Order: sequence, then structure tokens, then C-alpha cells
Amino acid sequence: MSQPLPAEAARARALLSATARDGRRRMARPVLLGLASIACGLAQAWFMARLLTGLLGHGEAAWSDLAAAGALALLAIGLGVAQERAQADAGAAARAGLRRRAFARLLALGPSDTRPAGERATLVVDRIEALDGYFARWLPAAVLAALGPLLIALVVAFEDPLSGVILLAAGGLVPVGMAVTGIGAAMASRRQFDALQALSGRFLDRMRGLPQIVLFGRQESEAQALGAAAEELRGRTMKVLRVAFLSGLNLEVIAAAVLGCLAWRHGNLLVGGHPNPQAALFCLLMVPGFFAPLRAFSAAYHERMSAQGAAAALAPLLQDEAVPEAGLQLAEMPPSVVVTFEQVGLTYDPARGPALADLSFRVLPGEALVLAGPSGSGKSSVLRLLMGFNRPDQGRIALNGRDATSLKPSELRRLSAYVGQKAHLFRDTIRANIALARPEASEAEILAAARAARVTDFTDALPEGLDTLVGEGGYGLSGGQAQRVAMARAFLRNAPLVLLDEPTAHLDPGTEADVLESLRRLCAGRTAIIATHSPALRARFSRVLEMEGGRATPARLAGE
Ligand SMILES: Nc1ncnc2c1ncn2[C@@H]1O[C@H](COP(=O)(O)OP(=O)(O)OP(=O)(O)O)[C@@H](O)[C@H]1O
Repeated sequence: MSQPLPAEAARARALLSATARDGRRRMARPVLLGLASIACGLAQAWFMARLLTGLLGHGEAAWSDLAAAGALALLAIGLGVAQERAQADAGAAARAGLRRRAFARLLALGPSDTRPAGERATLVVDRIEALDGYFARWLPAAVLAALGPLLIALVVAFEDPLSGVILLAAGGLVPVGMAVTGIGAAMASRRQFDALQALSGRFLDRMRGLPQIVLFGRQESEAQALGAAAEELRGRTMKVLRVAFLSGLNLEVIAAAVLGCLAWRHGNLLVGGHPNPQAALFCLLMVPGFFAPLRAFSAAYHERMSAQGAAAALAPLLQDEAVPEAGLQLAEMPPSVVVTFEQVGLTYDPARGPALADLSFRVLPGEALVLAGPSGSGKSSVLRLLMGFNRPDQGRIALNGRDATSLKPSELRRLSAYVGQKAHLFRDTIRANIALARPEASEAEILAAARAARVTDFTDALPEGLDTLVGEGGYGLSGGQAQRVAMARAFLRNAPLVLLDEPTAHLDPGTEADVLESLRRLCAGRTAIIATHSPALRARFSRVLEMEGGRATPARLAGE
């Protein structure tokens, strides 16, 4: 991503405003605390001015003024801490809400989302993290930068109108200077984001393939490439800091000029004997307080730019979430399913031609259809259609005579149990990994599924049995054992349709024979569709549909 396009920028702004609206009560708290802190600062300056006037011999210096100024200073510190906390809470709540939505959306999209894994991780982690500053710092700072200086200038004008006018004029100049530096800040922070996304995407990708990198002795070159990406990020981060420093400098120049003007104004008056030295001191003391909200605003300015870049990346993911999943719900789970494909066609990418064309077959309950054929012939695509991850663009898929596309994709998935090439095991116990298929299943049902898939054959020998922890990606289990856990999930799911995608692809002949036995039991009495290259698997089931280029090869269709 480079600069967001106008449409993207509009979507990003809409996302930020909607999130701010949703959390407005939480976001109002830091603003109210900030205003209380400014009021406290005004009262403190008033007592300090009285005290200093007395010390300079223009009146009585009272201890009570010192005590009041000290108490107000303590109160201001307390309000400042409370404001920080309220800001952090507002940011955390906004991030948590967005992260929940983004995560739910990624889960809903499932495999139909073509974004690389690194990019999806960056969206949910880094992009949302980058929005923190917008809600926690930028929004309260923007409101306080408008209200705080105005309040101070009005109070100062009440004491000395010309001083109030000087402050108001300076306050008007600040946004002009910031707009100039802000354009640079926007560009710099967008570029920094691109570099961050590239680095984190690359890092995640390489970490996942670490064994391959070590195996091919590519550590050195990968380390250099990561180093170059990190260096690029460093350079761009420094640029963001330089621009932020420049906008801060801009503010300091204006503040120094205002202080000079007020010193000139009240110094002139002093020459002739100042009519109200307390008011003069009050005006001078309020200069730092006047610029404090503007300084906070300037410091938070780049947060807005970063947030717009992050929101532009997030908006496309979240924009469809409000659209409810189209389709009907199952009235009840049918005990059996007849699957019919009638001249089904599917094209992922028109430039590459159809992945499936004119594909017709029927599978009855208790039958297993083996889809065979060379790589890329469309076997997995058939399974993807039946899982609702894609919709056919030609022909009709019927389940028990009813159009499958009339069902919600999630309902379609409820009908099936799936075992893929390589089971993904999460970092948890074997029991929890099996229970994933049906979290509400009882202990007895989980145990029965583990037995049916012969998981207990190897867990019985482990000290912690089914409670043995397995690592990310199933570390600690062999390929065959992991596949058995996947089959146990399918048994536990107890769905009428079984979809298997090369379930024995990575197994040696001995292990494959074991797994095949469990598979046969899994398919018994159900409707099964099995995509495979394995001759052993083909030999187990009588109906084979030979595919090539997305079409059935009728001459070799057995059992039809
Ligand atoms: N998400 C996708 N986007 C674009 N093209 C795709 C996508 N998924 C698959 N294809 C293409 O569709 C065709 C069929 O792919 P599919 O995965 O169904 O084949 P397959 O027979 O299961 O292959 P394999 O045996 O290697 O798993 C291939 O040409 C593939 O490149």
C-alpha cells in the first residue's frame, strides 16, 4: 500500500468515525478530565499571580495563596493521571472492539480469503495496534486543543483584553503551521507503515518456513534480507520522528513569540506604573498553559496519519461484516445426504480458465466416491464447493434434491466432516484438539471418537493420555498420529457427509494402511467424497471419478 486512494481514505475516515461514535462515552471522559485540569491550571495561576504580586511589594503575600496554589498543583497532577488512565482505557476498548470484529470477519471468510497469512496477522495485530494513538491520544487532544486554549484566552481577555487577543491570534496560527508539516507527516507515516507491514509479513513467512531455510543453508542470506527490511523501517521511522520534531519546533517558535509580545505589552505598562500587576502576571503565567493542549495536539498529530493508513487497510475487511450471511438455515440436521452435481462449472480466475466444467455425478448415502486425477484437475475444488467456500458459477449442486447454494455457507459446513492432507493441531491437549469439532460433546463422546480413529492406540502409552499437550503444528506427534486426531474430529462431528482431501498424502504405506482402516469406518453409512492420488486409497473404494482439466473422464468412471 502506498497512499490511500480517495475512496479508501473516505472508507478509512468512516471506520474511524464509526468506532469513535461507538465509544463516545468512554472517549468523553479524558476530555472532561482535561478540561477540569485546565480549569485547575487557571485557578493555580491566579493564586500564583496574587502571591508574586505580594512578593514584588504590590500587596500582601499570604500563606493561604501559596497553600491554595500547592493544593491546586496536586489536584492537577491527580487529574492528569486520571486523564492518562481514561485515555488508555478508551484506546484499549476501541482496539479490543475492532480486533474482535476483524478476527470474526477473518474467521467468517475462512479459506476464501486470499490474503497471505502474514498480511492477515498484520491486519489483526499491527494495524489495529496503530489505531490506539488515534483513540487514546489524538481524539482527546484534538477536542482539548480547540476548547482549552479558547477557555484560557477568554479568561485572560477578561483580565486584559489585548493579551487575550494576542493569545487568540497565536492559537489561530498554530493549525496553519501544523497543516504544512502535517502533509509531510502523513506521507512519512504511510511509508513507515508499508515498511512495517513488509517486515512483519516477511518475518512471519520465514519463521513458518524456518526448517526449510536451515535445510538449504539460507540463514545468512535470509538474515541479510531481514536486516535490509529492518533498516528500511528504521530509516522511515526516523523520518516520521524528524517531521514530528519539526512540527513541535514550529509550535515552540509561536509560543516564544507570544511570550515576547506579552512581556512587551506588560513591560510597557510597568514603565508607567502598571494599573493591575496581578493581571499582568496572570497573563504571563498562563502562556505555557495556553500552549500545553496545542503541544499535546501537535504530539498526537502523526497518530491521526498513522491511524488513517491503518484504517484504510482495515476498512475493506470490515466493510462487508454488516451484511448478514445470505441463505437459508437447516430446519434440522438430515440423517443422510444425497449429493448431486449437475454440469457444475467453477472459474476462480477468468484469465486461467475454468477450474471445473460440466461436472456431473451423484453420491448416495453409504457410498464413497473417489475423485482421482492429476494435480490441478479440480478435485479439491469439488470439496471447496461442498464446504461453501466457493459457489458454482454454472450448473447446480443439490443436497437431497435441494439447491445447496440456497443454504448459508456455514449451514452447508454443518453437514460435513472434513479431513485434509495435513491436520492442523493447535497448541493444546489432544482431547481439546479433538473437541474442536464439537465443543459441546461429552467426555464419553470424545473418548468414543478417539477410539474409533485409533487415537487411543498411541495415547494409552503416553503418561498423560489424551491430556498430552501438543505444540503448534502438532509438534510431538507423527504425521500418521496427527491424521488420526483429525479423523477423531470427523468421527466426533458425526455429520452425514464426509469430505476427504488426500487424507493419506504424507503417510508411509504401513501407516496409510492403518489410517485407511479408520477412514473406511468413518465413511461407512455416510456419503463420502474423497480426493486422492493414492492407489491404496483408490483400491479401497469401488467408485472412482477420474478427472482432468476440471472435467470428468467418463470412460473411466466406474460404478455410475
Ligand atoms: N483460490 C484459487 N484461485 C485461483 N485458482 C485456483 C484457486 N484454487 C485452485 N485454483 C486452480 O484451480 C485448478 C484446480 O485446482 P484444485 O486445487 O481443485 O486441483 P486438485 O486436483 O485438487 O490439485 P491437487 O491434486 O494438486 O490438490 C488449478 O488449476 C488451480 O491452480
